[in-house]
Amino acid sequence: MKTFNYSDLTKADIARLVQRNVDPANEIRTLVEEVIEQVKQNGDSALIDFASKFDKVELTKLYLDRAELEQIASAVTEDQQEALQTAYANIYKFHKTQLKTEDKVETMPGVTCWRELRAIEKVGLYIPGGTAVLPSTFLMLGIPARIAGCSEIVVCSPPQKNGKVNAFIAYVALMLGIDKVYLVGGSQAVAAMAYGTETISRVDKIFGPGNQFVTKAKTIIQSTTTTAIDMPAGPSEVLVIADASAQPAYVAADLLAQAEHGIDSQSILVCTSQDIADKTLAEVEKQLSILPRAEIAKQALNNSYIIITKDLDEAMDFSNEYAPEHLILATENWEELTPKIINAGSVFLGNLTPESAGDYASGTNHTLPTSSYARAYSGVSVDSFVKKITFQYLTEEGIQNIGPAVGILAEMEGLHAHRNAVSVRMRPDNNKF
Ligand SMILES: NC(=O)c1ccc[n+]([C@@H]2O[C@H](COP(=O)([O-])OP(=O)(O)OC[C@H]3O[C@@H](n4cnc5c(N)ncnc54)[C@H](O)[C@@H]3O)[C@@H](O)[C@H]2O)c1
Ligand SMILES: N[C@H](CO)Cc1c[nH]c[nH+]1
Ligand SMILES: [Zn+2]
Repeated sequence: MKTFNYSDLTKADIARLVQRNVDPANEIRTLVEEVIEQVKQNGDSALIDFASKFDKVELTKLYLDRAELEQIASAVTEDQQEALQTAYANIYKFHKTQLKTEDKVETMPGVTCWRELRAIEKVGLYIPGGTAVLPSTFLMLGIPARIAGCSEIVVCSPPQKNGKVNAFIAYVALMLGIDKVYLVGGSQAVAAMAYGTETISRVDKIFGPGNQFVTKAKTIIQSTTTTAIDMPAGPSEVLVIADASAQPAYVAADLLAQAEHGIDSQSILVCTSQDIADKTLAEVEKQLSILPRAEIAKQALNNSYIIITKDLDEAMDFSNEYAPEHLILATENWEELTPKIINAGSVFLGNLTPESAGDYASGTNHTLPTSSYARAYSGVSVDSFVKKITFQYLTEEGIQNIGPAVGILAEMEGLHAHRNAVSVRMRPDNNKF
């Protein structure tokens, strides 16, 4: 990991450092556009071809039904079931509180406004399964979809080498009451859910993280179809701010936890002394030597770096510019720093809060904006699965009260039909138009 002194960096250097997963020659875009076009033209047969090309699996059927899921899920041990149930319970508890009924507001006598939630009917969940299969992501998407009350939930996940999904994905499907899982991964899954194929229904919104192909496909279909997306949730990243109170072994473990996701993951350490950086790097080397996914993590660390700042305020400035998916405050007085956080997907406070807790089971959602999109997007929540429809109701008193202002405003814009729509309802003595 390269080390930079914050005080030596120009604005342009910082702008370069906070950029990630850029596609300068548009290679990923070109490939993904071609995949989307093929799926649009050829539907299921394109999906079977892409499974062969990208996943190296010859599929005879594009989905697993309930009986097959039950059979596959039977391999999940009791300990594993318990761990999945703990995660389910905590994620459910945290997300359930997000469904709130809002109060009606009388903005002036006789004029009442309010919002009501309605679930998005058809949603598509993408569960990554390339370098690692992520049943935890299935919980993170399926639980809020169920709480919101979405009526149709389409689930796509890459086929494993045996042409199935693994036992944990099957088990989570059953926990969520989902009877079908489509064996489709990558950008072709996003295209299938956006356009629909012979077997896969088109959905109104696609959710879920994925690699650069998946994320590019989501951003393309968002601008070319009427299917919405949750957010760009691409390769994982973490930024750890560490002061002298941080434990190098913990910081190193947190950096490696995100680095092992994929070679395009990024782990950033922002610390207040060279000593913290040196001790953390020594721990990284030590821990790498026993990690099964060390080769992936090493490559991710090659894209990663360390910034040394003079104090925690500078560290916060850099973090807000970087807008990390995950921010860990490995500092003694984290309470003083939280008000200074402007951009971050999810935040982990103090030395005893590993990011892995949020990845799996604390209750918060792990589907989060990456590549600096945390400047504008939030992570997935129940809100992501609902629309908030506004309502208004005017009584006789209400139309008389609001009418003059609406009439004048409509005149200001030269929109006379708008003015008439209020004036026809107003008492003649109150109607000045
Ligand atoms: N931001 C978040 O909230 C979040 C959460 C979980 C995981 N993630 C990230 O999700 C990603 C998962 O990536 P993954 O690769 O393991 O699984 P994935 O399911 O996203 O991608 C696998 C699919 O990519 C396609 N693919 C692979 N190589 C290709 C190529 N050369 N051309 C076209 N398509 C190709 C294949 O169809 C394959 O099925 C990781 O980067 C991880 O860090 C992010
Ligand atoms: N860290 C990932 C989000 O970037 C989520 C995850 C799933 N499993 C393990 N981690
Ligand atoms: Zn993770």
